[in-house]
Amino acid sequence: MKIFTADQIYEADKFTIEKQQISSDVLMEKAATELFKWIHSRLQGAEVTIQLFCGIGNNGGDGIALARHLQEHGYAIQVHVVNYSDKRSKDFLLNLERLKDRKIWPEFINHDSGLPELSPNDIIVDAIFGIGLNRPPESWVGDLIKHINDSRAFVLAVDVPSGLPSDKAPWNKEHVVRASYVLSFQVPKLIFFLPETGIYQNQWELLDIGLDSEFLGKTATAYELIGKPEVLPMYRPRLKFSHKGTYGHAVIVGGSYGKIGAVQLASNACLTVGSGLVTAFVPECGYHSLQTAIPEIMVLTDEEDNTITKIDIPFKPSVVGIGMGMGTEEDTVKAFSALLKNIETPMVIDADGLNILAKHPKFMKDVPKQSVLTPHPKELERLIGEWEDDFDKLEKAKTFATKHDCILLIKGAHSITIYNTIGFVNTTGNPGMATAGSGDVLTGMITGLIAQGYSSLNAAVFGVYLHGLAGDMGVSHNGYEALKASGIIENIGKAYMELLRPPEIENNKEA
Ligand SMILES: NC(=O)C1=CN([C@@H]2O[C@H](COP(=O)(O)OP(=O)(O)OC[C@H]3O[C@@H](n4cnc5c(N)ncnc54)[C@H](OP(=O)(O)O)[C@@H]3O)[C@@H](O)[C@H]2O)[C@H](O)CC1
Ligand SMILES: [K+]
Repeated sequence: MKIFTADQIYEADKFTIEKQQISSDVLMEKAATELFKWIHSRLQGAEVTIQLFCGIGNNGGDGIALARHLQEHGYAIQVHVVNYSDKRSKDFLLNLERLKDRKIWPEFINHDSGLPELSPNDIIVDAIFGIGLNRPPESWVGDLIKHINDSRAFVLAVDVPSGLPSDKAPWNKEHVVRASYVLSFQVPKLIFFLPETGIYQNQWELLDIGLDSEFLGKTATAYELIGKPEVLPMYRPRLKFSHKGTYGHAVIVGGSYGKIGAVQLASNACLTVGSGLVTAFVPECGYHSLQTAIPEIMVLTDEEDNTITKIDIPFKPSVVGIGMGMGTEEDTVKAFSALLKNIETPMVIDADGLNILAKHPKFMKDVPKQSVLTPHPKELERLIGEWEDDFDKLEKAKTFATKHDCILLIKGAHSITIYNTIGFVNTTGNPGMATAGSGDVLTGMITGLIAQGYSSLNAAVFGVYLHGLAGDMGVSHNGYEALKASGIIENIGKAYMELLRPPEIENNKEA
């Protein structure tokens, strides 16, 4: 599903209005009707006070129109107009008149008004600012937002949490509504997925307001949300007349004394995701434990006991996954650099592989094209330098990925795969996966997918989705805390089956 910018949403609005020959308030009415249906289906006329805070633009207009629907269905409402500007929008004014026609008189809040009384039992509708916010809210509006946040009431935000700009970090963290739930119109917004801005909502959901599907379909976007419909076409089915050679020979390089487990996890994940053959390359000290732990893999060892000093691979691998638990000893750096110079197949580079690249930027020119780099935030910072905010981070990541023709997978709650100028935002995974070795498993999985013939980009996007799904399946019977990296591997098979489960079976199960 595409992620549109605010400007693109305004264009979609305009296009829809022209093509469908409707007036703009039809879209606002559709938005308000969908908001009402969502609320009504859950509240079923409950005797709760709904406090609506409405700005003076179209986000406020949505709130005012919603108030009318709620009142018509007997809900107890209190409408507050947050009067932050005299430039009231046409459709806001239209809906204000409609409200007044029904003898509902909102309270107007100005810079010198007191703060309204709120109870934790109220439901608050936040329709102060939408995607039109373009400068810091004045301090009295910020104080009102803080008052809403302090109320401990359930806060339902219309379109986006008020105070959150769509293309930069908020000016003041206290002056952003912390929404219990966001009902957003038609398309997901990038702010829902970034660490700095995603914290302002607990949950979000999309409401279809009928924006033109032709426009949405043909418009190219810089970000795409990756769910089941997006990854399913990437899946490469196993062929009947195939053999282990069909699915490639992956090599996993890493480990040092006390950190052989990282290689074990990556190799096991690589094999479990479907690589035909897997060879692990480790310091001598890792030989016995690896051979014992995973009989299905082959093991090559360095001449040295405790660290990697010379990486000798006596065959042409399909792909090399490298870096986990490897350390950054001088000899290891030399061995890594020598491998980069000799290798032609794409690599998946993680952990100490990334740390070495960050310390020796000139090595980047030897990294094979179409390699996948999988940094967590700290490793990313070492690679691309500091950033101003999450939006700047993504721009810098795009510049880096384009310059080096690589795929940059930024790990996080919503991992984002960057390739050229596009970012693919993952939707699977959970906080239980923030655990030792989870990254090693991901590196192994992506390596195993490339070995089987997935393109590097598809391997990254598909791999991160499947990794998250396996984690989700793991916590479904174990809980967040008890999920271990090996538990993610154990659930890779179930994740594949979940991904491939036809929708009919889903329906039957529900019936
Ligand atoms: N296609 C859709 O998704 C639809 C969405 N709808 C809703 O419309 C809003 C966007 O409405 P808009 O009027 O463009 O913007 P806002 O309501 O967010 O803001 C109103 C105006 O406020 C001004 N502004 C911006 N920042 C500040 C500030 N800090 N202090 C004071 N005023 C501010 C700005 O105008 P200026 O000319 O003064 O710059 C804004 O325009 C969307 O989020 C949905 O809720 C439609 O209802 C249906 C279609
Ligand atoms: K809002």
